[in-house]
Amino acid sequence: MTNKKIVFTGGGSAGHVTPNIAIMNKLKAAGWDITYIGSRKGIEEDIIGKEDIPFHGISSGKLRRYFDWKNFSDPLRIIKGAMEALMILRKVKPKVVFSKGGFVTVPVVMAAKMLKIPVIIHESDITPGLANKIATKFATRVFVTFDETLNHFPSDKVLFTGSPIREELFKGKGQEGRAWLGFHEKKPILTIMGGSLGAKKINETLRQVLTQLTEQYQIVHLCGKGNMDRSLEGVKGYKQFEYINQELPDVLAASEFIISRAGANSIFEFLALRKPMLLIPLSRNASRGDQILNAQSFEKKGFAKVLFEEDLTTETLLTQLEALKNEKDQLQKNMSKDSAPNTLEIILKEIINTAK
Ligand SMILES: CC(=O)N[C@H]1[C@@H](OP(=O)(O)OP(=O)(O)OC[C@H]2O[C@@H](n3ccc(=O)[nH]c3=O)[C@H](O)[C@@H]2O)O[C@H](CO)[C@@H](O)[C@@H]1O
Repeated sequence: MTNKKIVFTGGGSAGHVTPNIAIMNKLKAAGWDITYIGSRKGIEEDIIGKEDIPFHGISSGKLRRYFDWKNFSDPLRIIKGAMEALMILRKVKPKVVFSKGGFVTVPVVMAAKMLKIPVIIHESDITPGLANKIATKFATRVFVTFDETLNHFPSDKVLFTGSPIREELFKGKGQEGRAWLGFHEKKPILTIMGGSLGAKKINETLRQVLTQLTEQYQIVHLCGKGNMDRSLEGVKGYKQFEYINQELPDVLAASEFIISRAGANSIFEFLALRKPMLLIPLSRNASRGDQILNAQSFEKKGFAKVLFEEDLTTETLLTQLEALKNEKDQLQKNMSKDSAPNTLEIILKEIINTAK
């Protein structure tokens, strides 16, 4: 193949970017020329900015199923985004467009379809998001993380690949993580990840019981942009960060327990690393309920414990954490029996075939 050019798109939250990084790293090593299209000033611009990959920001609009005055202006933004994407794709001339989801991807896949460039999309959650539902119409192939998702997409397009995980995550060193955090080995490390954008209620509840928690654990709190609590700076055994990048592998290697939202990518990373996890999925009030299904699937398979946001109080947080501690061995045993597909290899093969 002479033209090994590919365009990636995906954004709005890190869950629509980090799986792309896992795939892009493999393609880069195989000599592919990669370009990224994301929204201007989205989290993807920050993350891809650290990756040495050309990034093009386009205009993007949110698609909503509810009334909002922006419903009148956002379609115009999407059209503008499609025109911008069209210009970029015409210039780059990729063989394939790989789309990880998020609203910014809609104009990109529309533009690709207009230029007859094959589009592959990947859906991380059990049920498809609105952007991917629309994108499916323009896609050649649809990859899914959960086998439960197969029947949500046309059978001639869909393929179960599993979740693309960044290989660096498996190279973490606990000792380096502890050293970076300034933590010791005498107390276990508990990492709280409120999803890539943070989770207000989890942040608040955790901070209310911080004194009790730091008696037993050393806490890493990934609290999301704008959610740092400066009054807690210097609290012994507590470290908060908005978001961490290259330090994440070491921090996870050092972590004995995880409390997290149930974003699909994060939970598959914890599963791959065999981390006992307590999941607090985003509620139906704030989402389509995809995280609830993700969490229930993991609970059913014996990989995780689940605490619903509606039931989240300081008491339930502490009792469920205690239960997580008691069930640690069983959860890890169940996780070790999981045989994940060879996701990155499957995806690479499909990309190469599609590009032919
Ligand atoms: C509010 C919202 O819409 N959430 C959705 C979003 O979640 P979100 O963006 O939180 O996505 P995920 O939990 O799936 O993935 C987050 C990614 O960010 C990484 N990470 C996170 C924190 C950090 O400090 N450093 C870091 O690298 C994680 O390792 C992971 O790779 O996309 C997911 C995948 O479609 C969905 O399941 C979620 O419902």
